[in-house]
Amino acid sequence: MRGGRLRERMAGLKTPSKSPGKRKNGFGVYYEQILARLFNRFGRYKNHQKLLMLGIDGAGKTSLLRKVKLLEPRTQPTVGFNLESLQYRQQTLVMWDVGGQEKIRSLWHHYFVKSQALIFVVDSSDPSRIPEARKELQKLLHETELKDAKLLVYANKQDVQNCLSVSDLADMLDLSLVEDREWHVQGCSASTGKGVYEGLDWLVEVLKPS
Ligand SMILES: Nc1nc2c(ncn2[C@@H]2O[C@H](COP(=O)(O)OP(=O)(O)OP(=O)(O)O)[C@@H](O)[C@H]2O)c(=O)[nH]1
Ligand SMILES: [Mg+2]
Repeated sequence: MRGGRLRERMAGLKTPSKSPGKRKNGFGVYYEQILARLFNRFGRYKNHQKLLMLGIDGAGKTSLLRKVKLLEPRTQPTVGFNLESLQYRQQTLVMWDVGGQEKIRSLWHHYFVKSQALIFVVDSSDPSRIPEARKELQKLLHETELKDAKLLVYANKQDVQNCLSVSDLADMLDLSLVEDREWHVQGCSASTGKGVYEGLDWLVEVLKPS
């Protein structure tokens, strides 16, 4: 693989060039894991905060990432990951957005290492999938590698009429039972941008070196 393409892929700037056939048989996903590991070890971002964004498929993770970076929305499901860095309030934030389809959730653990924060994204407009999101969040909160990670929950898609309120969503996710770490739930919309930076404000405050 040529260095240029590797760098572009690591920066999340290009969709992978592997054919869909290869992706389906798992090779593409394996290739993504190697990239993730390489980047974790030799990444060019020094003294940064690693923010790991997870959540079930369709929650709006990629849309949020692209909103934060002021990129055009792109709506295809993520197979593998996207990666973006940004300077925000004197901190370098490196945001990892990992695909949430059920068949690739077993690969999430490859991305846990050295995550200072877990950003868990939930679709507030789809109450039928909250139990599934809660189950995935509970599993993540039991992961040893994530035990020191702060938790930011984005209650996304607040622009959709009749969506769940932030407090109802927090109840449905059992967030009041989370006692082992600092957490915050932030209503937001990746479509309008409302609430997105408020969530990051909370994160940079709790991640500030003391
Ligand atoms: N109305 C509305 N739609 C949104 C919002 N955020 C995302 N969407 C839509 O929800 C769909 C899924 O968004 P994605 O960002 O691809 O979701 P994802 O979490 O990255 O999904 P995976 O990559 O499959 O894990 C897309 O059609 C988006 O346009 C939002 O805040 N409001
Ligand atoms: Mg995505």
